[in-house]
Amino acid sequence: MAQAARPYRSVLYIPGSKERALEKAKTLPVDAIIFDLEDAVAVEEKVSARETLRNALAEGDYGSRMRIVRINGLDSEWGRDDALAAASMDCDAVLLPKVECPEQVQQLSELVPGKAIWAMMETPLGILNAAAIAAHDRMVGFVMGTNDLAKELKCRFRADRMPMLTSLQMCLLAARAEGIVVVDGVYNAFKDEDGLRAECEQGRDMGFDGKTLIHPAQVAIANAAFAPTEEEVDLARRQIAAFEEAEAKGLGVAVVDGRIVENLHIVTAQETLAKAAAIAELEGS
Ligand SMILES: CC(C)(COP(=O)(O)OP(=O)(O)OC[C@H]1O[C@@H](n2cnc3c(N)ncnc32)[C@H](O)[C@@H]1OP(=O)(O)O)[C@@H](O)C(=O)NCCC(=O)NCCSC(=O)C[C@H](O)C(=O)O
Ligand SMILES: [Mg+2]
Repeated sequence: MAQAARPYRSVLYIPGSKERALEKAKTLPVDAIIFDLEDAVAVEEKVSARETLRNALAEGDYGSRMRIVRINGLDSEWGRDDALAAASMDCDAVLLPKVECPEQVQQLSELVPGKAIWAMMETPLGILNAAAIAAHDRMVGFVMGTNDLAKELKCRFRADRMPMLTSLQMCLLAARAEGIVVVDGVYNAFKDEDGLRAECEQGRDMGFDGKTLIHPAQVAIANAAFAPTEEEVDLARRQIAAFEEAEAKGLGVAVVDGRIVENLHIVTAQETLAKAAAIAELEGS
């Protein structure tokens, strides 16, 4: 599947130490999994989690789900060994937490040759350096770490997320400028479906590719929120058809449902159709 169209609607964290959850994930309709060695793993299990995770990944069975391993920070006592272990794991990418500058990405890239690199964006300095971090040639995706970010900003959690909108948008700008993936932070109240749906819809409207999740109960809501609706697919098809008809008549503009359609809208319409096709392919596989 083309990387550009690959869906990242639902990106589920799984503690690398929890065998039952590692097993359960093989049955969940998630687009990507973050196998965590960082915050979800207790200090006493940091070392053993590496082997638990290596074995789970070696067994395979994660299908077409993107497999991302989140290591501990390279300045921690586990980070370097996590990175060296991840380098030989059967995974698609390595996720570095609390990235603050491109030099940290470079340091990781030398430990995990050939692996794609993702960055947790979750500190004030990291957010301020988002453009330079996104521009690193091994950088493939950003994950918003909204819990750490709230802690560092000393802001409150609000339903409208007003205190962190600037940070979210700076990372979106950086990611879009470099053409990398960007997924939104987690919604901690995992039993609150309405709250999660509202936050997914906000993230989708802002431009995020999907949402990071902490519990299986959150998957269906994120998958629905970040997929094009039937109406959007229908509109995209009609826009393309109308524009082709207009072009055949030598016109540069078509009108659909009372709104103008120009070349640039066709790019968005084609992206909508490509995303819908990629989701159908993923769900059919
Ligand atoms: C939040 C949880 C601790 C709840 O766990 P639990 O009480 O076991 O939930 P359930 O009994 O409802 O579980 C039902 C079944 O689902 C499986 N399960 C639960 N969670 C997951 C999961 N994340 N992935 C896969 N499977 C999962 C259970 O094993 C049960 O299975 P079964 O018995 O076979 O039916 C728990 O959900 C959890 O630990 N979640 C992950 C927490 C986590 O990863 N936190 C770190 C990431 S958040 C973060 O750090 C973001 C960022 O850095 C920031 O700063 O914001
Ligand atoms: Mg964090």
